[in-house]
Amino acid sequence: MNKKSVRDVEVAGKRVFVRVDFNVPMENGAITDDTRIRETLPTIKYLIENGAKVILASHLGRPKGQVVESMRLTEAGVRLSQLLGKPVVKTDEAIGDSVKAAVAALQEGDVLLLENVRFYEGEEKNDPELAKAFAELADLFVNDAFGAAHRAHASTEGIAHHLPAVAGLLMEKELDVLGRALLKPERPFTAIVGGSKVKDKIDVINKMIEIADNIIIGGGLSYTFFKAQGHEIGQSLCDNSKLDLALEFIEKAKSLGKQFLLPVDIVITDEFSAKANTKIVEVDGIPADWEGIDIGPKTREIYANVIKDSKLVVWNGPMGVFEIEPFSHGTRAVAQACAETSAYTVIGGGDSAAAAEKFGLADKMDHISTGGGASLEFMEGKALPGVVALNDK
Ligand SMILES: Nc1ncnc2c1ncn2[C@@H]1O[C@H](COP(=O)(O)OP(=O)(O)O)[C@@H](O)[C@H]1O
Ligand SMILES: O=C(OP(=O)(O)O)[C@H](O)COP(=O)(O)O
Repeated sequence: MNKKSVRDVEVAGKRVFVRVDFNVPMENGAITDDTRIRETLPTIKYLIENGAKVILASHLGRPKGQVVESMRLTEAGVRLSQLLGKPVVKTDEAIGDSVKAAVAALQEGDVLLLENVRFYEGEEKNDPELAKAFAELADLFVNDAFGAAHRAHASTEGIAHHLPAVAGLLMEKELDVLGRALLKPERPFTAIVGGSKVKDKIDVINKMIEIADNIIIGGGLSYTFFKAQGHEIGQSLCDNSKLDLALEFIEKAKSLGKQFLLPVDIVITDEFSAKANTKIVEVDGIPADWEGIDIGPKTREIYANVIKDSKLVVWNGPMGVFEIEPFSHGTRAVAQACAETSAYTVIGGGDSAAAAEKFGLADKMDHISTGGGASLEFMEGKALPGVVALNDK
């Protein structure tokens, strides 16, 4: 990484504004997955142990510049305090006199958590005044919010123009692992791209055709390719505006000598529910009133073998509607193959990470990114504003 990290600067006695991504899933006011909080502990502990005064800031949800009671960071503060085994002071605002007073009271090694930065309109607008107000609280800015690094917001990007700005340890790890995988991939390198929307995955498929050896396609986006090839796809998901592009991708892969794998058989259903009828058919066997919902058993085997023979696997997007048990077998098979292969396996956050977690296979992966959108943009080769703004080494 060519950016400075928290290890490259003096932190003792300093007030350090740490942007974290505590945007954790919540149900009825309780945190249902605290991975993002746990993944930030190395940075927070490093700062505590090195005598910094730690000021944490995060967003939660999309409150659109308003105070939304259910989107307060109170629960995140409670969980963090449990995980650290020490008190975490939580303010009800992210700027203003109450915050200034709380910061002034900090001793070395203390931890303060500010309120949701998205309660302020200026956050998502990257308002320079808000960025300045955040910066005035601290002597150093540490960005550890990889999950929000693709956002140019006041607490992720703007603030970096007013303070020395360095990466946290999670940010550093994410950039190192994803960067190493993409810049100097071990081969054969297999990219698995699934999920529902072709539109969201175009750039990543395009990039992977260029850098990977095998491109495995699954999930709802397969059907745009099938339709482009002239198959009947019934009620399956399809982006009709991307049919030409789908054919171009297949041609591009061929001309570059890449293996571009589409499902050879699929699970179809007559209804989007666990009780629906299902059938396994070849790709040209979808009746007009049925829909493709998962990859079939032959495809699972082919994909598992490719994964097994790879040295690097990067996976983004489920193979089917894994949330519903009868349609989860394809995603489970790919997750299992990723767990068993000797290849280095990287999961690009989002639903694939949730699937690996659901199947109890998460700890068998080499790296699960804490960022869905951020890891996608990184894999597409886009610059992440939250990273660009940090100081170079
Ligand atoms: N064949 C399919 N038909 C409809 N939806 C699908 C299909 N395959 C996968 N999905 C859905 O795609 C969603 C994930 O898509 P997406 O957001 O693109 O992935 P990710 O979050 O991993 O980037 C899941 O909710 C899954 O149920
Ligand atoms: O959860 C997040 O994104 P992700 O679901 O794409 O990983 C990040 O916290 C960014 O949130 P945002 O997409 O509301 O800017």
